[in-house]
Amino acid sequence: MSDDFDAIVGDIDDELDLTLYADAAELAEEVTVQILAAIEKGLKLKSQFHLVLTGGTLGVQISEALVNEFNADSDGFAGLHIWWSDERFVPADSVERNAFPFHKTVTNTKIVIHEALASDVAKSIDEAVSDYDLALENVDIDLNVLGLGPDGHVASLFPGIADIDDHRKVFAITDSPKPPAVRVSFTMSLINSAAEVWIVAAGESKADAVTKIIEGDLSIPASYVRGNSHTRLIVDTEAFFSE
Ligand SMILES: O=C1O[C@H](COP(=O)(O)O)[C@@H](O)[C@H](O)[C@H]1O
Repeated sequence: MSDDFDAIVGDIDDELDLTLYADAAELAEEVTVQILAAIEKGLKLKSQFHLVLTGGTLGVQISEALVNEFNADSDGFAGLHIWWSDERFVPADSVERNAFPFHKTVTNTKIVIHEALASDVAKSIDEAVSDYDLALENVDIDLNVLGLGPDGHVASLFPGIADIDDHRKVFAITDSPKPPAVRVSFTMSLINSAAEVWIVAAGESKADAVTKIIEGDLSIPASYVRGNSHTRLIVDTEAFFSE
């Protein structure tokens, strides 16, 4: 195990900080604690902290754990703003919304939640994009926590489709290979504008994509992720050690 680890870690770009956890449960628990610590530190230094969350398997686990912590401290977290790096253009009450874990569950009123418009609220995906784009004006993202698809997608930047050089902040995708087809997503440019970006991945289905990130294989969007001051790849053993 350590030989494999050393061999792979030796190839990692200096700019990519790798953390390995035993399994998905440990990873979600530890990352939740680290997100809370980053928020606390950030809010001591300045009046606002902009946190970007993700959907998917780990994203939902982490979001649910964060909601519990936010509610447990109803007077805390003033100045915290929450965003999602992509959102599915489906009805507001759909469980497919990446923001779903925050729906009707957050009792802490200090936190500001910024969600892209849903399909039963906006007239069109273009309206959802321009609304989210406007909301993001003059926002400096402190921490963006990204999930990783088995195909190497992050947010809704899919291999072979995403324009990595798109310099807008957000865009519409109407032909997502992973359903639902219509989504609003951050561009790579906005992802990489964050001070910190953490990619989280657990399970063997993510192992190929994790290897590609580590090897700098630019065939997948995830390999282009580099935060302004710090980039982390946080994985469990199944996602790290491919067969
Ligand atoms: O569609 C999406 O997928 C990814 C990862 O999801 P997973 O279930 O394979 O972990 C997620 O990060 C992204 O935000 C989401 O919209």
